[in-house]
Amino acid sequence: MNKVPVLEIFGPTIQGEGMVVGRKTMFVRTAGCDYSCAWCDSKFTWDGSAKEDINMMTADSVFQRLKELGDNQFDHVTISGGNPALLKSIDGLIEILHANEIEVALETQGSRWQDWFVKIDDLTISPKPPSSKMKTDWSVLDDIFEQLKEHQRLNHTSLKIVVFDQEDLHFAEELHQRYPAIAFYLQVGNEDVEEAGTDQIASRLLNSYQWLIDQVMSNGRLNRVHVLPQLHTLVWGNKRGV
Ligand SMILES: C[S@@+](CC[C@H](N)C(=O)[O-])C[C@H]1O[C@@H](n2cnc3c(N)ncnc32)[C@H](O)[C@@H]1O
Ligand SMILES: Nc1nc2[nH]cc(C(=O)O)c2c(=O)[nH]1
Ligand code: SF4
Ligand SMILES: [Mg+2]
Repeated sequence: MNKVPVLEIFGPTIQGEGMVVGRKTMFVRTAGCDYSCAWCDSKFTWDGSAKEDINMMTADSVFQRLKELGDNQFDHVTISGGNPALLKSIDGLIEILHANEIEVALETQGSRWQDWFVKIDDLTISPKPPSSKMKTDWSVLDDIFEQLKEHQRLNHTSLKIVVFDQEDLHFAEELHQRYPAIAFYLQVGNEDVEEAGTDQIASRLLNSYQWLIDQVMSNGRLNRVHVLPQLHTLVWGNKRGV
């Protein structure tokens, strides 16, 4: 099976998170996840609620749809999910995008390796902190960074940790200490992914951002790090497809 289960294709928009925040990009969101994070902002990718909307697409048809939406107004595509790392078939999509001089970013949690990781231009690994209720398999994560290092891909890779509380910060410290060479991003957790209306959400998230900044500024174990909110939630709140 070389088709990709796709739930959303959208853009151009800005990359709202992490290592290339602000970058003009398109998004391809795949269906299915091996995790079920307590605070997942994309639950519809794995909780069955959008089952009917899953499109089994060839790499060609994904590229066609991207061109329909973005025409010549993009040169960067972010693949997210769900967990796209569950899918061998992403390889073909990366090939087509690169053949058309389009850069490719990936969002994944670091629970699975795929050989095509070494082709990703902006690879974000986002292990989940205690507040998510998920458990990191450290041997899998070690192996991922081992392989990326072997293939000299560490300069294309970042870690991004969502932080809701002190325990999460502690988890982030542990990660940063374990992989000190990897570009490190701390991201504000959005604790209400259902809330409607943009202004209220933005003001709540800016308060959380201020809290996270304060925490990191006074923490000697988190120095070579970046602290960011989700830019797209500040602009568009919990809206889907932006
Ligand atoms: C929806 S996930 C999909 C990719 C992959 N499954 C992962 O978790 O990395 C994309 C990014 O959104 C982050 N995220 C999910 N829910 C969030 C929330 N409520 N607040 C802040 N970030 C969140 C994840 O941690 C991840 O970095
Ligand atoms: N604008 C925007 N930026 C994002 N960065 C990561 C996203 C994701 O859901 O993976 C995302 C998203 O859904 N929209
Ligand atoms: S790993 Fe990502 S998509 Fe899966 S449940 Fe967690 S945040 Fe959601
Ligand atoms: Mg998102």
